[in-house]
Amino acid sequence: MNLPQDFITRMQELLKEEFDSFLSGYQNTKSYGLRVNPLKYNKDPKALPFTLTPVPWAKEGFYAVFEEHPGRHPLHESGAYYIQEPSAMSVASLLQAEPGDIVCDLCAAPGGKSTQIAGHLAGKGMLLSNEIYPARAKILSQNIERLGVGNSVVCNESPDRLADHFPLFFQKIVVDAPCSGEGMFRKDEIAIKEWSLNQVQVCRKRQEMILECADRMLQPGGVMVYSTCTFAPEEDEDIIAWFLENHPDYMVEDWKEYLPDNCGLESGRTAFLCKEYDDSILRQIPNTLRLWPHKLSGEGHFAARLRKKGTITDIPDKKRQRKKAPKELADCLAFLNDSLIVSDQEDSASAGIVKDMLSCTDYNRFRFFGDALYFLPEKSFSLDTLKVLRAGLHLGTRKKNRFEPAHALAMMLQENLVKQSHCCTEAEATAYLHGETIPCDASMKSWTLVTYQGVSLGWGKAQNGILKNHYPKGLRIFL
Ligand SMILES: C[S@@+](CC[C@H](N)C(=O)[O-])C[C@H]1O[C@@H](n2cnc3c(N)ncnc32)[C@H](O)[C@@H]1O
Repeated sequence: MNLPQDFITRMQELLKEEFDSFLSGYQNTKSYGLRVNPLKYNKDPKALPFTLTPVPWAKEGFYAVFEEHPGRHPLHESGAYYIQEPSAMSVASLLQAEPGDIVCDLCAAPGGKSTQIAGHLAGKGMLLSNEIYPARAKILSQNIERLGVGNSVVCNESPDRLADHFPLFFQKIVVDAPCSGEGMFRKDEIAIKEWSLNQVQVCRKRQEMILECADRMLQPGGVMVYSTCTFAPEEDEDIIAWFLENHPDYMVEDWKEYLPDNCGLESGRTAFLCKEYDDSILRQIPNTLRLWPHKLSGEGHFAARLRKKGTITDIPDKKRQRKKAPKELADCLAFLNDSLIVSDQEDSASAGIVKDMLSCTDYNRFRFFGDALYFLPEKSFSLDTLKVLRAGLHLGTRKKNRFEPAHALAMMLQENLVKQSHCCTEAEATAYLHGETIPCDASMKSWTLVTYQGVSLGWGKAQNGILKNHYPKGLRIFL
């Protein structure tokens, strides 16, 4: 690996006697992991057909073996898990989103942190996942769908437009900032090519702008987690010191209150600061978190949990109630009532969403965007004027005289919440993901949830013992 000379010199100056150990880490194989998705997979992770070892700082995280190709398995397509670099799993663990929270993931594509946060929300509250680049926002939206997230809005906005739209709105915000990516060097040749000392400064300026926008959106009393996958102090400890200097209404909460401190996680270093700061700021820098690749198994990360002074307020639920279901919802509501089961025994995220949907008389939460119908999160806010890719749970599409259920709805559902499902063998699951028809019980008719090992893969339409394939063409793959 050809590391940039300026990077080597700088790391040598920063790490001093630790540098040799840091550098020799580049000879090791890159770390690789997956995170089980509690929204879709609630069995013992040991049942997954892979060699897994727990990641100490993420309860759903595991080291995996790249050569076993967990990314090319029907369970991956079902959203049972998400492939994620293990040190990146520390960020959502540090945020500690709880069911009911109103959360924003400001720089969210491709969706690693968002999908982990969605798991913690368990279908309650709201997650706004935003990405500035349209192509990346599309991938983010696909991952939100694959992982069966029903309470997420996906936007393609700049941080300042979002901040204008949502002043003091969110209770928790993640800023997983675009950075110089020094922690990506072992994974990604392009990160090495694009790196320069000047790039570090460019990233720092952009991060300052993004942090200012995040501050405008965070409620008093709220929590913001800032993170990067770089080692550059300008983008890590120093930007936190800069932020505290400009925002005395924030403090850094100690990562040790939230994550285990016996597994190689370390504190940020005051000695790395780029200029002098007040003692009140210096004292807080060791509360920030460092994951070093020579101290644990992970590519490296930095994170800080910032608390804004004040008290959290709840966002009111949507107000205007329409007593009668409007005509244009008739087909959709008939489909939902005929196909889904409300379960009081189940306390899963999907069971909660199904119950919420079928008992909802606030028909403003069912909203058409063109012919596409969405079930909006319950909290009251407007999406008008924003570029929205996903306005909550995509329920389906209005076609001539009929309603066609959406792939996103299937991905959110579990087999015990539908009246009709077909459980695939592995061969059938693979055939289904290719786009092929599969045989089914001759008594079955119409829309059928296709599942594999109890996890939903999509819709099929049953007729005469055959399931017509409704797996979206753009997602079809050859495993
Ligand atoms: C570190 S990545 C995010 C990774 C993501 N949080 C995850 O866990 O999958 C940073 C993201 O910020 C986006 N970005 C780039 N410039 C930006 C800007 N000016 N404002 C906001 N986001 C930006 C990038 O496109 C990228 O998707």
